[in-house]
Amino acid sequence: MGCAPSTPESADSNTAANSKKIDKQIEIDRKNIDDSVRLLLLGPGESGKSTVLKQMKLLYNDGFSAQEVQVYRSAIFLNILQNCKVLIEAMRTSYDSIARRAKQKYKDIMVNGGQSGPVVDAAELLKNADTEMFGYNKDATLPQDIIRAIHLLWSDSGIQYCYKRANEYQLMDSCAYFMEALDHILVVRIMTVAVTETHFTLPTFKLTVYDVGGQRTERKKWAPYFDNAQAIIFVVAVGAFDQVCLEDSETNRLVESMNLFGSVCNHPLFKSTDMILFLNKIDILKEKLEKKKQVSTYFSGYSGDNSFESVSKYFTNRFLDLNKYPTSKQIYVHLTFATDVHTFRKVLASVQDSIFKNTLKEMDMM
Ligand SMILES: Nc1nc2c(ncn2[C@@H]2O[C@H](COP(=O)(O)OP(=O)(O)OP(=O)(O)O)[C@@H](O)[C@H]2O)c(=O)[nH]1
Ligand SMILES: [Mg+2]
Repeated sequence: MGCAPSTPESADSNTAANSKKIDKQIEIDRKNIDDSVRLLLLGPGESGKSTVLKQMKLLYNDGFSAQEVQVYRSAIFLNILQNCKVLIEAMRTSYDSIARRAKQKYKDIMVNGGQSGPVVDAAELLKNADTEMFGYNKDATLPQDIIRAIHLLWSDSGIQYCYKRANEYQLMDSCAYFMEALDHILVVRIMTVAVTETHFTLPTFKLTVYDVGGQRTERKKWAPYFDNAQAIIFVVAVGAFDQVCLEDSETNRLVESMNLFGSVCNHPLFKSTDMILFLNKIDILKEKLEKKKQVSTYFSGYSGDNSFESVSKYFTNRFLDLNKYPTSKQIYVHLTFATDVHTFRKVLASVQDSIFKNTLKEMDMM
């Protein structure tokens, strides 16, 4: 065969071509997740960002991280294909009564009986798809025609009807979840691991949460995520008002948090992006105040008493005062105890109501 050995030049051009291909794929994949609200979790180190994310996973009950998906990716593809086959089977033969009822209800149904069309073709393709190469620890990805077929099948009203009656046959509980998350699962491999990306499907919208590292050396990785962010939760450990930063053992942690918040809040890209500010670790703050730790020792401008109300109001105002665009952007402040599941659930519910309402309104208008 006329296969010439690769010269360094041709290796270079291959690498360049591959890199171009990857860039293009990233661009396509980015567009694919455009329909989800992108939320950044920002804040200095140890403020509680990852804890916030953990609580979101508990609350929404369906979050998965890029890393988790990476390990199970091919097994998930196998599940998806198996689910498709079960659904098709339920439509076609074994569960004739369901199929008949579905057929009565929907005209565009793809049940047996000589009907044809793209959904029937998709079902045919999926029914015959080879599943051998998929599974845990395997590397296979789904080919484009199969992906298209899955989307077509899942959007079919008859299949949806059939899915709703899944208690009448054997379908995996994860079926809808994986079907809806297919695009995310496909893009996950190319995502950077330094910033974790977690996907949620909420009742009214999809949410992608980016959790960054907060230590100074990690912050240079934040900027690329600013461009496409629609919502920001900034987390500060307010209970650390008497501590210095790990990075230099000198700067007060809350002063560092204020400086960082100021630079994010007034970033040109966020002039009109509402922000949520979690003044977190209030349990620690309360404990310190009870032990008569004086805030004025660390913040000479503070002249109030040692009550939690007075201190938290002071810190809230210090952060709010940093906003240079108060007319175009709103800061929603919450006093939080992120490790406490009970109280934090309520905070997350109200966060969802406030900022996402605005974000969704904007997206709807686009
Ligand atoms: N007491 C208390 N501890 C908390 C609270 N929130 C988070 N923590 C703890 O604080 C520590 C740091 O929390 P993380 O969520 O890892 O902090 P992070 O902001 O993700 O830190 P980096 O990833 O380094 O930027 C963990 O041990 C948490 O369990 C809180 O409200 N109260
Ligand atoms: Mg973290």
